[in-house]
Amino acid sequence: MVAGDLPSVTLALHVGEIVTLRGPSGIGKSRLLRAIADLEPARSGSVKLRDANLATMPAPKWRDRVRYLAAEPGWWAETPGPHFREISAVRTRLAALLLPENILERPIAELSTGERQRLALLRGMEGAPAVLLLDEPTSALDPAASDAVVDMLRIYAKRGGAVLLVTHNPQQAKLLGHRHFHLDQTGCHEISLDDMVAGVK
Ligand SMILES: Nc1ncnc2c1ncn2[C@@H]1O[C@H](COP(=O)(O)OP(=O)(O)OP(=O)(O)O)[C@@H](O)[C@H]1O
Repeated sequence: MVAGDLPSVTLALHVGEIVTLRGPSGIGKSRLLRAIADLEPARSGSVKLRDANLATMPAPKWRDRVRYLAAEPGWWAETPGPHFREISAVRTRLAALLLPENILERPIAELSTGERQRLALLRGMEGAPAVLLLDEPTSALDPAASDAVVDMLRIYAKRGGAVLLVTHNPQQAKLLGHRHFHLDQTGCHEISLDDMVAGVK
């Protein structure tokens, strides 16, 4: 597909797979993820999910199955609680992300960036979407919280979810990724684990 002025990209994501994506700042990684999630138009090409096609599926249904999580997601209510569909299920997952029990009732404005980032991940994972498109989901986290996110994503993938993960952190990409891609002006290229860790294009 070609989104906006981005390079042409061909990428297949398999069930249970975590694929990492890196590339220079501003090259269009976020826009690519947004285009896959039907949040901005692609200039050409197609996006498919099993037998379904982005072009023919109603956008809300597509976005429910192919979930995009921005690096800094927006919140519309004063506290996190109203953003979740099944609050009791969410409560049982807080500890796994090292979040305090009362966090769903606290004002969002008083939460740290890292707390909001982990809550956003829980939001994105509600209802077990088929695909998660994650834009630097641990950028604001300390190592312990980051490890907790990594563990949760591993479990999600093991249960059949697929993840496309933008990360600038080679160690995290190594820990999580089954395959690795580099996006630059010439397109989206699969790279080896060694090249990914070494920062080679
Ligand atoms: N809605 C938009 N309309 C037009 N241009 C946009 C829009 N959103 C982003 N851009 C531009 O498109 C380019 C790609 O942006 P994008 O956020 O996808 O980059 P990125 O690779 O994710 O960068 P980073 O690693 O810094 O997050 C940038 O030049 C950006 O300014």
